[in-house]
Amino acid sequence: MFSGNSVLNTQDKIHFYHSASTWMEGRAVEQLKQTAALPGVTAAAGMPDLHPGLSAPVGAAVQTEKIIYPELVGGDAGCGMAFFRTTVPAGKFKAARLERRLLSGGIPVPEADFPAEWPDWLRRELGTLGHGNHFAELQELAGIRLPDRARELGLNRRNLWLLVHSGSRGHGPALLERTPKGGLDPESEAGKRYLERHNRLLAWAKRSRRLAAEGFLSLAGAEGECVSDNCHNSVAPDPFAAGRWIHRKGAASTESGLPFVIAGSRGTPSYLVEPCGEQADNLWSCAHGAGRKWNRSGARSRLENRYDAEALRRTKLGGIVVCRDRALLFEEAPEAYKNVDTVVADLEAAGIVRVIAAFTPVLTYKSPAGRE
Ligand SMILES: Nc1nc2c(ncn2[C@@H]2O[C@H](COP(=O)(O)O)[C@@H](O)[C@H]2O)c(=O)[nH]1
Ligand SMILES: [Mn+2]
Repeated sequence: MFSGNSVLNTQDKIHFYHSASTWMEGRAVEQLKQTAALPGVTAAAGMPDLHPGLSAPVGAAVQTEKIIYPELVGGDAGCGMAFFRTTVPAGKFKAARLERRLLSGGIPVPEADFPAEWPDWLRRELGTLGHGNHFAELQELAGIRLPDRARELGLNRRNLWLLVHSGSRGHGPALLERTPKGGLDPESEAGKRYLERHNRLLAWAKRSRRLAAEGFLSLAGAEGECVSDNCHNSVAPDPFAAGRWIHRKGAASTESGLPFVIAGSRGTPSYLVEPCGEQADNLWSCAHGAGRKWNRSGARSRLENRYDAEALRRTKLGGIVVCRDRALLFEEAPEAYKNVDTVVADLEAAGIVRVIAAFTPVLTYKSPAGRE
């Protein structure tokens, strides 16, 4: 049952946003409880995509007072979803040609201005997508829930839309490695140094997503315009409570009130949503994806007997999957993720977002390890 805008309240400090319809692993709930018990934690929110992470769960927001925990942000600070209106015509889209180009050379990195204040080594990997669950996906508008908002945002079925999911590449783990373990006083030298580098990585990752989109679209002879970019791994001052900080690990920020995408999988819809209602209990945060149901090895062992790799290059929705990495085809199969429809329904029922429109995948590109 929903009470107010929270679903369960197993511990005073934590608000959970999943209903019984959404898959939830006990280990993820346990991890969030342990996180909430860390010194200085004042509140936490578990989204319906909550799933176990290395030490803290993914799909959560954690508020602290006078302390920050870089490990709660994790090794991919700045990771986010950027959504672009493109000039790729939906009707005349030549999937086979784009597939060939992606398979032969990957995404080209366009020439771009580089901020003079950034060190030269940050040029490395800028505009590249990264491995694993990072992707670039052409989508088509499949359904509109809020016609007025869709009109205002210029949503249409004439052209395809591009969703880019990527983060800070090798720079994120390097930052975490150089940072002292445990909590940091944000006013200390180490705290300030971390925050300065973290903030730069957030800007880097945003720029990188735009460049990746530009490079990807150049292979289709097209251009794009960013309509939404939302980072889901970060720590930032709580704008509504002085001295407090909000950590987001796999959680979109709703602070700006702007629309953002909740990604499903390569074989299910993704949803363009916007925040609504009271956002205090959910710490101005929301799910950004469906969340993993099975870990990578679990997905491989369950699916390798069920499908041959070639069958996974086409989805049930008719989308094309461009991926040269056989293991990744299984690890990232739609079945490895939770049901995005129940995830989004939970968030709507809790009154924290409303759905503007649904988009379905037409072509999903995942780059192999060691490339891009
Ligand atoms: N539309 C697509 N969504 C996908 C794909 N692979 C994963 N996903 C979703 O994105 C999030 C990313 O989670 P993160 O923790 O790595 O930031 C994940 O929860 C899935 O729901 C895809 O190929 N297409
Ligand atoms: Mn991510």
